[in-house]
Amino acid sequence: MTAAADDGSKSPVTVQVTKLQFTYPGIDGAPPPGAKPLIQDFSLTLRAGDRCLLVGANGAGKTTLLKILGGKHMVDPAMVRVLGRSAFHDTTLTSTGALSYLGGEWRRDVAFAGFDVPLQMDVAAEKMIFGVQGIDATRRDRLIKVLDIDLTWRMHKVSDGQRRRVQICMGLLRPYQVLLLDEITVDLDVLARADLVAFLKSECEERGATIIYATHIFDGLESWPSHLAYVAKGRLQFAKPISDIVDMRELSLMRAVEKWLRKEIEEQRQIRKERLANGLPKFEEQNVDGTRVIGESAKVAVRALNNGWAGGRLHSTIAGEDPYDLSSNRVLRL
Ligand SMILES: Nc1ncnc2c1ncn2[C@@H]1O[C@H](COP(=O)(O)OP(=O)(O)OP(=O)(O)O)[C@@H](O)[C@H]1O
Repeated sequence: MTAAADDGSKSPVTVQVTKLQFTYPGIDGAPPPGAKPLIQDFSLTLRAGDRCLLVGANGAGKTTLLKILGGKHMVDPAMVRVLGRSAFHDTTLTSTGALSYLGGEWRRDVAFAGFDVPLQMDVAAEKMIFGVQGIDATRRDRLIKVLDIDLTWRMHKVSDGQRRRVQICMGLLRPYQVLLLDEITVDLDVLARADLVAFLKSECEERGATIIYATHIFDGLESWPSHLAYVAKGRLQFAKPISDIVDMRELSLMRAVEKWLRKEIEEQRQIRKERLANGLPKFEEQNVDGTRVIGESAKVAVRALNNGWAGGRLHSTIAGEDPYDLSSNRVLRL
């Protein structure tokens, strides 16, 4: 597998993000004119064997970043290289299993428009797990053991945590080289979580996999990461080996993250105070974020709200209800 250019002295570079900039598209598929990028000037380099914890407040951009790395959003190929290739453009990265993304709930699309429901069909865990072709039997057995899966489980009858175990097992069956995890352990009990986290660490140590794991749950993760990346408002604050993070020498992982988030909140409060003092609205106007003005006259301008109909979730607006005037449903009916 070709990795990115390297200095030869360390493990090969597996993930290279260079000055990444990203804006969610509006309903027409293009970034709304004037929209401020959600992710700006973001650079990150990880190597084979690195285990990077991705931390940040709600809405900081962690999921967005993982989805970009997982090839789910198109960006300039030079900005994101995974195993030396463009995550979005080189579909063999995911089709071969070299790059694996595991996140959110296990859902399937229903009918149209990305309207999705949790996967709950009447099928046995065994059928799902053994239905994946070309899997090494030893690896599969190890995962079934690590996740303590009962192969007779019927997917429509099991608990959320049990369903999640099957999802994780299927996501890890192929021996990925880069794994992106977006808060996948919320439903797991303490034991399942501890065993999974230990398994993931061994994957990096034994076969040089690279893992990026976004989470708010730091229990049992104290000695897991080799690196930590802290994101605030779409900007990388730092990405360093744990041993280089001064706060981590004095504080637990949770306390260190808490300290950074508190500082961030204080800074935001200060900015709002200054805005008010300068006669500006407390919060920056968001009207270009996900909306665009259609129509020439400002008086009759209609803002088309991206309700996700074109590219994701469907949040319908009923006529007469707020924010119907802002909804693309209104535009569609004009
Ligand atoms: N499809 C979308 N269209 C427009 N904006 C979006 C979309 N998805 C997310 N956002 C916005 O992007 C920002 C970052 O969201 P993201 O889900 O990446 O954050 P996060 O750090 O993963 O948050 P959390 O910790 O809550 O999961 C948020 O302000 C969110 O509203």
